[in-house]
This record gives sequence, structure tokens and C-alpha cells, in this order.
Amino acid sequence: MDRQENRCHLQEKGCGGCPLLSIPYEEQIHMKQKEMKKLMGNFGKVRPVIGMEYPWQYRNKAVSTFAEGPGRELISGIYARGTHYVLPVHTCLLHHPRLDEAVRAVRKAARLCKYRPYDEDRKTGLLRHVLVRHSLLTDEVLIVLVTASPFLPGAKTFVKRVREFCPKVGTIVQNINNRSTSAVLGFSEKILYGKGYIVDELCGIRFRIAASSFYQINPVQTEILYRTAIEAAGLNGTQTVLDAYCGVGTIGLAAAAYAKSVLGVEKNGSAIRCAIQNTRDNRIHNAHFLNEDATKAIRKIVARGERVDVVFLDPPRTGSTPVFLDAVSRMNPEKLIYISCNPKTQKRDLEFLKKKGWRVQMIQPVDLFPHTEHTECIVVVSR
Ligand SMILES: C[S@@+](CC[C@H](N)C(=O)[O-])C[C@H]1O[C@@H](n2cnc3c(N)ncnc32)[C@H](O)[C@@H]1O
Repeated sequence: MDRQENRCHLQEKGCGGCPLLSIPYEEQIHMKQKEMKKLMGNFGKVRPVIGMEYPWQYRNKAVSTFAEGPGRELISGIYARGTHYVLPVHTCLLHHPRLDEAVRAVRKAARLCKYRPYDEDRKTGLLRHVLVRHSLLTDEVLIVLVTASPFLPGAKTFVKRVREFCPKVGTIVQNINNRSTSAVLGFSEKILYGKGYIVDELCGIRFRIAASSFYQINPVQTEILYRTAIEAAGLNGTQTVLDAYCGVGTIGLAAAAYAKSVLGVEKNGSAIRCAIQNTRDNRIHNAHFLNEDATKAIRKIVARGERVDVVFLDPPRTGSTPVFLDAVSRMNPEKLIYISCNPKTQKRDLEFLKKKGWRVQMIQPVDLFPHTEHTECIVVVSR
């Protein structure tokens, strides 16, 4: 690995995005292995962490926050560690280069349109953040411009300029966030240009990704994650599958070819609309999706006396709920495949399942987030 790549001027200025950057990647993997063994070792053998061949430029998503520069010019970047001061970011070692190109285009167009950054204290100005997503399949970029109020003066000129400066921009969405919050996105949005989503491919399946849908940020490692999880499920075409916390349907739709049927459950409405459309676009006839809280959905399934053979669950960082785990346990599937980006809450949930008589069969960490302290982990559980 090129040693030069381990140097970043942003880190010296206080960027907290890559806390492990100064450590060689092989050593990072070694540290993550030790960490996972310490955390999960009581459940059984922890397989070697699957690292990334080229652990750079892997991110398909970036968020840049607007602020005022020293000469009152519009700048954008990330908050310096532990502060509310925005560090200007022009390039990042972890971003796909198209993301930086798109953010530069937005900044340049916004300056030409004389847009001002939103000031949280004074409640003045317009622009809060820009979120960009890139598709490795089409090389297209989705731009989400987050504004504090709905009116975007000269929106047509803004769109024209952004497309001139970055021709790979496939769609531009305006998201309105007028709340006092650290959350990036607000609840309402309008499409300024294009279809409002981009299409990417994982495991041979095409996925629509809308502005507010969850989508894994490292597509190369995500393919490895999903293939490993689906293989570990041991599907042979006869099993019924539940994909809980399914996002745009990625795991369930990738597993559908090996299952009798798939039911996906997700509480984000726009993600579930994408999931339904993704089944149609990929001509998958044995998958269905439900827009509901996963805990409520599983309780209803169990109350109806129904059961599924295999459960994939991939909850948010907070993990699942005792009610969900209890209901799944009572439903008694052959296998649970628990995928998590937060092994601490995963461990808590596994301890709950252990008390109900479940046993861990496989622990497979996958490094989805090189140069950061985070690790994704697949755990297979059965009775
Ligand atoms: C870590 S993501 C996994 C998504 C998907 N499996 C994937 O790999 O792209 C967690 C998902 O759970 C959804 N979610 C969060 N809380 C939920 C709940 N209580 N019920 C159902 N879905 C929920 C989020 O919207 C998000 O899409």
C-alpha cells in the first residue's frame, strides 16, 4: 500500500472522520480482529475479519455542511472534531472521486446563485447541507440539497449550473429541514431535476436508491457481506425468508433466487416504495414488502400462527428490541442471520437469545469501514 495515501491534511486540521488513518491497514484489521474476539469470543470462534483489497475511495455517500468562510464566501465541509466549526473539504481519501466533484459543482453553482449558508444561531440563510450518493453501476450522482426553507430562488439556473459543472449528476432533490436538529435530512422534499433516485447493482440485482433511503456506504464490501450472509443461511429454494429492517430490499432480493418466498419489513416509507419497485424492475415474483415497524410486524405474524424458516435481521445501530427477539424466538425459525454495524448492541441481543436457548454457529466480521473504528458483523444463530 502506498504510504502517501495514509496522509491527510484534513486530519491535521481536526477532522475526526478517520481515527485509524495513521495505522497501516493490515494493522487496523489485526486490531479489529482482537476487538471482535474480546467482544464476541464468549459465543464461539470469531472468523478472520474480511478486509478490503483497496481500502480507499470506497464511500458512495458524502455529506457536506455549508458555512461562511473568512471572507464571507460560501464554503462547505465537515465539523472539526468536537466543535461547531466547519472545516472546508475539497477531497477526501475515502470518497469516490465523483462525490467530491459533485460537491464542488454544487458549491460553485450556489455561489453563482448567491445562496447564503444557514446560520443556526441567527436562523438566517438558506443552505444547510448537501448529501451526495454515487452509483458504481452507472457512475451517476444523486444530489440532495438541504435547505432551511422551501423557496429556492433561481432553482432552474442552479440546476443548469450544477449539471454543467458535473455532467454525471443524474438527479437533484431539494430536502427541506427547518428543525433545530443535528439530523441532516428533513421530512419534505421535492425533485428539482431527474427521477429523484439513482440505480446501483449489488449481487446482480439492481436497486433504486432515493434521497432518504438507507443504503450501505461501501458497495464493494457490501457484496461480500451479503454473499457471505446468504451462503451461511443455507437456502435451497424451499425456505420462507423474513428480511427484517430491509431498507430498499437489498438482502431479501439478493436471497430471493434461493428461497421459496421472501417478506421484507421496513418502517421508512420511501425505502419500502423503492423495495417494491426493485422487485418489479428485477422481475422477482416471490418477494413482498411491508411498510411497518419490525417489532409490530413480527408480533402480528406470530399472533396469526405463521412462521418463516430463515430470518435475516439488519437493525440500525441501536439493535433490535426484546419484543422482536422474543417473538422471533417463539416463531422458532431454522436460522437467524443477524447482521449489524454495531457489534455492541448485537452482543446484547445475542445474550438475550442465548437465554432463550439459541446458539451462535458462526461469527464473521467484515470491514465495511476502513480507517474508522467501526466493523460490520454477521452472526448465524440456531437452536
Ligand atoms: C442498517 S439498515 C439496513 C438496511 C438494509 N438491510 C441494507 O442492508 O441496506 C437498518 C434499516 O432499518 C430501518 N429501521 C429502523 N428502525 C426500524 C424499525 N423499528 N422497524 C423497521 N425498520 C426499521 C431503517 O430505516 C434502515 O433502513
